[in-house]
Amino acid sequence: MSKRPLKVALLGCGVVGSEVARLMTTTADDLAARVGAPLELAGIAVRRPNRARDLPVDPALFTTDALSLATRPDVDVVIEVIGGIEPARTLLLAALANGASVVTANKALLAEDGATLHAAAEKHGADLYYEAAVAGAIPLLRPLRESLVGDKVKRVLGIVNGTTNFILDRMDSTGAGFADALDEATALGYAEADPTADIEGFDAAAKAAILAGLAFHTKVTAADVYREGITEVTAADVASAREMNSVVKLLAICELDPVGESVTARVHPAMLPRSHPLAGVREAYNAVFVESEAAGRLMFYGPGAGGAPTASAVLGDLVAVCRNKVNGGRAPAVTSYADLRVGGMGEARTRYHISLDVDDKAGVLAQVALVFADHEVSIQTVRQSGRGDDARLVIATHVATDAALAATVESLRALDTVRAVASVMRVEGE
Ligand SMILES: NC(=O)c1ccc[n+]([C@@H]2O[C@H](COP(=O)([O-])OP(=O)(O)OC[C@H]3O[C@@H](n4cnc5c(N)ncnc54)[C@H](O)[C@@H]3O)[C@@H](O)[C@H]2O)c1
Ligand SMILES: N[C@@H](CCO)C(=O)O
Ligand code: NA
Repeated sequence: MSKRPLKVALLGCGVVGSEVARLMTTTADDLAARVGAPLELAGIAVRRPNRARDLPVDPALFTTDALSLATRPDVDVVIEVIGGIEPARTLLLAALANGASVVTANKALLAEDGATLHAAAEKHGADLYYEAAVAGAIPLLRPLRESLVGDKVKRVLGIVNGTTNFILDRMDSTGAGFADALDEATALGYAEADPTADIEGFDAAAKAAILAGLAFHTKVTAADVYREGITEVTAADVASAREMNSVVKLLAICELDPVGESVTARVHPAMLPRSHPLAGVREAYNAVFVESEAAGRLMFYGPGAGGAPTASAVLGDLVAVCRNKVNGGRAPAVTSYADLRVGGMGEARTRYHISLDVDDKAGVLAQVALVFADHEVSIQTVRQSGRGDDARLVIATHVATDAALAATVESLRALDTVRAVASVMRVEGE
């Protein structure tokens, strides 16, 4: 192999970065053969260079000066696995301005300001790849960016957060409440010390923004994504889903409206029938359905997190951008040419499952049914359980806009005969 080595700067050496450094070193010969040139670690930016690390790399590579490393004239590729908005954005924009290609796992940054990074990559003729940012090891962004680019994607529906899927799976299989299931996720190392980004849905919302942007060729940021986490999901909600032969999952849903003029992106807990393939996604696994016009339904499944799986996605991107360096040229630009309107949650079309504690007397059902009719929400099934003070109506609706369904719930709350709205859960899947 006569090609000059390609120099790679690694920014961050935590859970993902240390696996990237390890694999780059231990699989160097294979990577070189696949790229067509050897890859050389130019440096590793860390916060504490003298920390003991069990890694097969030269300790002289560690530096605290991430900016100097990212902009070194001999660096061909910068891998960013620090996370967060700053200093990651400044470092990557500086690297791109220097002509270096970028590989990042940073969903938060891509979802907040991906357009600026893509524009910088375009301007400076560099590559920007981020397969690890969504659903870890699962090849999902490259299929959307490349394999499905000739098709028309209509919907992306999936479980893109492992921590919350683990918690909901435990609640379903053991009957545990949210707090106990979170404790177990923390003890097993799935949940981080501060689990807010996962349990409040921020992590999944960032991923939904990235997926919607690629699927619909439209700029979608995290702020455009409706977000509800799982902290309000109770053991009773999960039990009531179980009674309906359903499970509760935290879903990310990105949809094109039926006439193809606008898109919505949302993250919230929803009931799914147990027969749905996503219902069988257990523990901390991720899975995503992509529905497109010509291909139909595709499902992507696998480990969505963890050092080694995420490093697999990073290395796949690394080989891709290095091949482009060796062969000349770059990946086709990611553009937002379609520029579709991004609608709010009220426009999203979904179904509700509503449990009401009601007075058990004549005319109540008619009164409740009238509220649904007033909002043009069609009822699919109604079931009454209990009597007297324990009377409960369990209502499943047909599809309607979230605005109409939410307004229905508000009107139900206002009825004298409705003592409490015991639970409201969206329903997805056929
Ligand atoms: N861990 C996963 O399973 C996973 C999966 C997919 C994507 N990601 C993404 O990968 C990225 C890294 O995640 P992680 O789990 O490895 O996090 P981590 O916290 O383990 O590692 C980040 C490292 O960056 C270091 N760092 C912070 N500021 C720095 C700076 N200015 N210069 C140099 N180093 C700095 C920290 O000291 C830390 O060691 C994040 O964007 C995350 O969202 C992680
Ligand atoms: N915290 C994330 C890591 C992967 O992005 C999860 O639980 O899925
Ligand atoms: Na991925």
